[in-house]
Amino acid sequence: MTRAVRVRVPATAANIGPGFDALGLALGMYDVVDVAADTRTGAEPRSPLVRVSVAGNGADDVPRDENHLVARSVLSALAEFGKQPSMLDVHCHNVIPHGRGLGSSAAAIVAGVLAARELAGGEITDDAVLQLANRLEGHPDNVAPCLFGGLTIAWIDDAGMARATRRDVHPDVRPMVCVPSTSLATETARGLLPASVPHADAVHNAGRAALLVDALTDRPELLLDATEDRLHQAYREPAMPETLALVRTMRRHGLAAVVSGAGPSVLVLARDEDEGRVRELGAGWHVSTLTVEHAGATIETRADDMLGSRPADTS
Ligand SMILES: Nc1ncnc2c1ncn2[C@@H]1O[C@H](COP(=O)(O)OP(=O)(O)OP(=O)(O)O)[C@@H](O)[C@H]1O
Ligand SMILES: N[C@@H](CCO)C(=O)O
Repeated sequence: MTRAVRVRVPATAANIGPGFDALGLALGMYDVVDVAADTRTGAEPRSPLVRVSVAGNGADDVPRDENHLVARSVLSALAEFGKQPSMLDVHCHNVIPHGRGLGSSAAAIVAGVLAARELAGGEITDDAVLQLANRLEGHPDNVAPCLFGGLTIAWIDDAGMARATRRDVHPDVRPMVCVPSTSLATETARGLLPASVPHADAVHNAGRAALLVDALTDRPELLLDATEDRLHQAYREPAMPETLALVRTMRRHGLAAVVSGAGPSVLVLARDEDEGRVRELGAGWHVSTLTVEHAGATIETRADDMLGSRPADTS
């Protein structure tokens, strides 16, 4: 019998300025993914084993087979959880733009791993989900807020395990994003980073990252100082000069603007009264006012509610 599940996963902004590979914020922008699988032992395999359909962002660019990131994540997770599917159907309704610094790959991975947990039906902890999602993504700062919502501080412990802690964000913080029409692969942006940085820059970022947690949770008036970075944004400027120019312009106007994730989108930690100015300065960009997503990824329809059904088309 086929079991099916629907998962809703939020966009995320990693780094938030000084918190490179550690801090992340969950945003109120979502992909919805339907996954159906038959994981019975000895079930007759269907042909093809994996079917993928995609509506929305990235629909023309992603593979439609087992190489699709959601399908790949479901298959890895089911294997990890001791299950072998005889068929897998994935339908994605994508809203998060790809390669823009808004955590699209983390959202796809988290959707796949959470769907697999639901389909596997066992006692699999959030910690196990975080480990697997981190392994698939390569760093934890997007997958942690995608899973847990709010502001997350993620790190890798001495045993190599991904860990994360979550904080609520101050209600006055209004995240806005300015999204360009061009994309930048995270891999390319990571390739621009130096192997070592001046000690003074490391000291600067350590202090600002600590301040940023305080500013985002309790003291939003400190956000401009708290979002200063010296470890990654300027090094990546050659790959996204317009992004760095917009960040600098916004900051000159007193707005706490940073490169979102690996770019090229700009994240502004605004207040309601800043919205007009951000839209004015971001003319020519796709500007959205978002909310902070507090709960993180959610299972919208559980496997047992959809037993035997095909996933619904959300397009
Ligand atoms: N929903 C999805 N379905 C399938 N593949 C996806 C999906 N989302 C992202 N991808 C894959 O991941 C790539 C984008 O990942 P990348 O890490 O470069 O950017 P990002 O995750 O959007 O941004 P960032 O990591 O900076 O926040 C896409 O080009 C595509 O190959
Ligand atoms: N911390 C990551 C986030 C993007 O996935 C980076 O900036 O490379």
